[in-house]
This record gives sequence, structure tokens and C-alpha cells, in this order.
Amino acid sequence: MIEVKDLVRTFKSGDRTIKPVNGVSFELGQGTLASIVGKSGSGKSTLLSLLGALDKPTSGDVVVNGVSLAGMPDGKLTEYRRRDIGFVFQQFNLVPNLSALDNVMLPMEFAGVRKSVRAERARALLEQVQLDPDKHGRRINRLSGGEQQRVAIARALANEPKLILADEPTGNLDEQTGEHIIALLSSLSRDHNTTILVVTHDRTLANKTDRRFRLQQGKLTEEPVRGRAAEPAAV
Ligand SMILES: Nc1ncnc2c1ncn2[C@@H]1O[C@H](COP(=O)(O)OP(=O)(O)OP(=O)(O)O)[C@@H](O)[C@H]1O
Repeated sequence: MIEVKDLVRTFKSGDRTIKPVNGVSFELGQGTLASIVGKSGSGKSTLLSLLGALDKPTSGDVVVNGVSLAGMPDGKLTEYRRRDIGFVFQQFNLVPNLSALDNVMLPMEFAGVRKSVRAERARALLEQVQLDPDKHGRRINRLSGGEQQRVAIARALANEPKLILADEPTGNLDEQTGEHIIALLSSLSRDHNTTILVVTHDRTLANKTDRRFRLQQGKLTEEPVRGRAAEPAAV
């Protein structure tokens, strides 16, 4: 369960102050698949960074399973990021010189998972995102954008986080791979009770989430959705 309380993030831009997140409050129950939509520059990535403790709010708080991030010491915030959150962020790059398998094993190593368990679990995760087994040992910089995106999702799942934050998870993918990723996220939230929040411009994805929010002029509003059973929307 995640509770966002009157979150504000301002930036100085020359002598102007911009407020991409200006009093945002919402709650998400465990296992919810939710999306945030909004125009480019509306503050979606800023909001996601605040939820993942990659950035600190100007004011307000994020409470995850009853634990408040405001005032949490940096060491604890690092622990929160590593243990509780799976990131699928474009700027949160994979390590280009390591293999797909090594990239997925890395967060498990930080979390102290035994080596034999790491490799087995990483292989299973790469299978789940349907990366060709021939490519498990291939270096990241020799994989296509879509393949890298799948590795990033497998890596986000490595420590079985309670919350996954994904910035444009279908952004680089062809329609069919994108559909597969949507189905994967949907089954993760339903079967593993993982809360997933995606920022997306992909209408098919946004329409298939349980809840959809729009960020506009610093404020978040909820919009009705067709839900997971819906047919893909015409784009
Ligand atoms: N570190 C920063 N310093 C100053 N301004 C910033 C910073 N990060 C973001 N901004 C500004 O805040 C606003 C929101 O940016 P953000 O990246 O959150 O938008 P977005 O909705 O994710 O956009 P897109 O859909 O294009 O990815 C933009 O005007 C951006 O220039």
C-alpha cells in the first residue's frame, strides 16, 4: 500500500520557479496496476522519482506500507530503493558491458542472494520476459532496444519488489512485444500482488490498467478506465 500525501516538487528555472508536482495526493492498494499519463514535460518522471526515493520532495510525504520516506536517513532510503522497489527507467541504464544474465543478477548480489540461486532465478526471469536463451549471455550493448527493455524488466523483478515503478515500459517496443510486456505486468500485479505504477504514452497500456491518473499543471486527477479485460484501443 502506497500513500502519497500533498507532494510538492519545485525547480528553479532561471528566475522562475516551476512546479511540475504541486500538491499531489493519492493512495494505491497492494496489487494495483496503475498508470500516469500526461503531456511531455508535465512532471510524470519527476513524480515517479519522488516515489522511488531517487529525488526528495520540496514538501509532502510518501508512505509505503506504513513507513514514511520524509525524514528517512539516506542509508535507509538506499535500502528502500534496493529492497522494495523495482525500477524500469530509461535513465536507470543497464550496465552495457555486462551480459543480460549478469545485469539481472546484480540487484540480487546487492541484496545478498547466494550465487547459485542468483543465476537460476535470473534465467527464469529472462525466460519470463521471453528473451531468447541464446541471448542470456550476450552483452547488453549487443542487444536491440526492445531486448534491453525486457532485460530491464527482468532486472526490476529480481528481488521480488512490492512496488514496480516503470517509465515508458513499452516505449521502445514493437506492438506485439509491447502487448506481451503489458500482459506480463498485468499478471505480476494480479498473481504476485505487486503494485505497479507506469508512466506511459501508450494508450493500449493505459487503458488496461486498473486505475489511470492524469498529471496536468502539477495536479493529479483520476480518469475512468475500461480495465484489464478491455480490447486494445484503436490508436
Ligand atoms: N532536475 C531538474 N531541474 C530543473 N528542472 C527540471 C528537473 N527535472 C525536471 N525538470 C523540469 O520539470 C518539468 C517536468 O519534467 P518531467 O521530466 O518530470 O516531465 P515528463 O512528464 O516526465 O515528460 P516526458 O513525457 O517528456 O518524459 C519539465 O519542465 C522539466 O524541464
